[in-house]
Amino acid sequence: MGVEIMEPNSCIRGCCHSQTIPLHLSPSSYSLSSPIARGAESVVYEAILDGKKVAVKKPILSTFDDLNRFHKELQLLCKLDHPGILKLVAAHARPPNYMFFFDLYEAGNLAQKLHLEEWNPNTSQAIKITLQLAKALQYLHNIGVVHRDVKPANILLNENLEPHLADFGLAEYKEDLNPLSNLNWKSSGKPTGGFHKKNMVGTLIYMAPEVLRKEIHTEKSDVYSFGVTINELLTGVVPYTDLRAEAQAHTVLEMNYSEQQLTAAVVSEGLRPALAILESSTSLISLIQRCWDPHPEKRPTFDDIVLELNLILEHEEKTDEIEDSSANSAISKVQIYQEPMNWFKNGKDSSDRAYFSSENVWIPSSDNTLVYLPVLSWGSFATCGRRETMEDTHFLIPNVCNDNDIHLFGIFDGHRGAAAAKFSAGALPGFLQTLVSVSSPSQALSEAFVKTDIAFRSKLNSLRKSKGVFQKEWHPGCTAVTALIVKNKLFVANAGDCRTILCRAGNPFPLSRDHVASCLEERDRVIGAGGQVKWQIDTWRVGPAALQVTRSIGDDDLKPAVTAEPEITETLLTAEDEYIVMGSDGLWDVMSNEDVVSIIKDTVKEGGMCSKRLATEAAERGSKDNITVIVVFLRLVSTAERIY
Ligand SMILES: Nc1ncnc2c1ncn2[C@@H]1O[C@H](COP(=O)(O)OP(=O)(O)OP(=O)(O)O)[C@@H](O)[C@H]1O
Ligand SMILES: [Mn+2]
Ligand SMILES: [Mn+2]
Repeated sequence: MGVEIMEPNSCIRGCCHSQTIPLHLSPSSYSLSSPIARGAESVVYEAILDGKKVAVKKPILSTFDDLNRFHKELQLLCKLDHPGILKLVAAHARPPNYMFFFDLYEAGNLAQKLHLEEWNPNTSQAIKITLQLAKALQYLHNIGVVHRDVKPANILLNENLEPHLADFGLAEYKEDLNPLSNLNWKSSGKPTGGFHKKNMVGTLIYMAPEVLRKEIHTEKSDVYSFGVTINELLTGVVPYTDLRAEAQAHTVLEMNYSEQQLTAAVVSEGLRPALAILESSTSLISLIQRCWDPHPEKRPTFDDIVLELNLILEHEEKTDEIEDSSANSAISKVQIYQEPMNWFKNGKDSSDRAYFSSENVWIPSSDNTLVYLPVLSWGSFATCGRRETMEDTHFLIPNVCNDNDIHLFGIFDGHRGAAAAKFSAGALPGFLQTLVSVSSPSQALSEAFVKTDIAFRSKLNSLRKSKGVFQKEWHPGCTAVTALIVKNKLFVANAGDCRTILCRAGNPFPLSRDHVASCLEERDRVIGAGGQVKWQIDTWRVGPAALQVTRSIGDDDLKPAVTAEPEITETLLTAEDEYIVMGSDGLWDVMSNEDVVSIIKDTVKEGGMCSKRLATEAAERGSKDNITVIVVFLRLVSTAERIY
């Protein structure tokens, strides 16, 4: 087949040779059509070569260095011959045209396949791709070449979805990789090896810690990138962008890492992407973890990896026969932890079962004293904002225990998943009601928080014991603020960084204190209770989970230091009191107490509308979090004010 080889078959410099691949072509033998991709360093076209569809990569050659690199890449491509590596079919290596001709891989690259087409490979497809790639890298390493740019965008798929490692623009022979090359990396504006800044950013998330530290890049750095890539194949999630219950991935989002901070976290804090959860193949998961070990010497070689993957594949094929899992996609096997549970119902069930009597010590029946009585109206608004998932919950419960003078409002802001927030919204009102006959309102609130926390953690524990899918390392939590109005008294209980303010005579007064590690008193309390507080990235954070809040329901990896015990304020309401505003930190992150009061001033005096206006304004101001707002008016709002 094919294009004739014109002797001498070499590049213009005479440094690239091949017995089988033509290195210069007559202009009539090919024609370029539409571009497929425009990289930082090249444009890739679909083309016809000798009647056959091919892909043409035309590097952008603007400097002498670029030309050198073209020749280097060509020399290498001429040598490569492996079914898992993209196949060079021809080249043109003479001025004015420098081009690589490759087999055309019709299904595009793996990044497009996963993220544009949202392809969910089933487990056996995923393992086959993994094995084929591992074999390609094994081959490459065995001939002494390090790829240095392993990532889904550089893996091309043919129509049978078989992977082919591509893009040798950064590849080097092992012996040419010495620590000296770092000097170039640091000193020149455009580092060697074609690391444009743009290119670097896209690739950063696949880079091993030693590469990010600008130390030497070895075969083991390819192993790391391979690990991150395979995890992406299994999860379908671009590293560090997801919102799953994984502790660290969650914190990345809350912390809003910049590229630099992400680098720092990967290098010094051992941050890694949220790990895939494959019920059926835990050995594959363990392999990924070993591939991205911080210490290169502890990572397996591709010889080891190929051996191990062969075993995994064998095992998978056996279980496939038994289970006939043909319909099961990898995604359906990937258990998102909280998914199968109705946490709200669970919370409700675990608190409602308790007995409560009609007797009420909060408002004794003998209490006929004439006190000021607020006139209540309320509303709420909740939005997930820029987040993809909603982890806030809230409730509005007027007439608690059928008493017209008792009302309860609450907001829960979940982290590391929504489980704790959902459970608490279900459980806390129930627990509180059982305490109406025995404790004072403050006492009851405090106990209700603690009971909710204990009930949630024990539920979680029993699930961990009974079902394998509930991962040991999963520690969901939530912050909580509740406002309890008993006649003319307002009790606000808070654990965490939700906040409640009271507007009295036109001025805001906070009724809760934010429990965050940047607060000295809270920091001391946490340390006193045996917790660890560290300055990380940009602020003080608690424990390995790097939690910013110091009180919460759940978070059982951080108990007892991160306590569920709330702080409680008690306020006697008078005619001067206009309304309270409760909000999750998504509101308060971008708005001061004064801002809130001034926005409500020119909004229709209706709870729901005020809440919505505040949440919308917070989103516009750039809040990156879920936002929940409750507004409770405490006196009759005049019609004029309402219509205003
Ligand atoms: N043979 C091919 N068949 C199909 N698509 C291809 C082929 N070669 C390259 N592509 C497409 O072009 C893209 C860029 O190719 P390649 O990575 O080789 O170029 P690059 O300029 O080095 O890119 P980068 O910006 O990643 O450095 C690939 O991700 C792929 O989508
Ligand atoms: Mn590429
Ligand atoms: Mn490249």
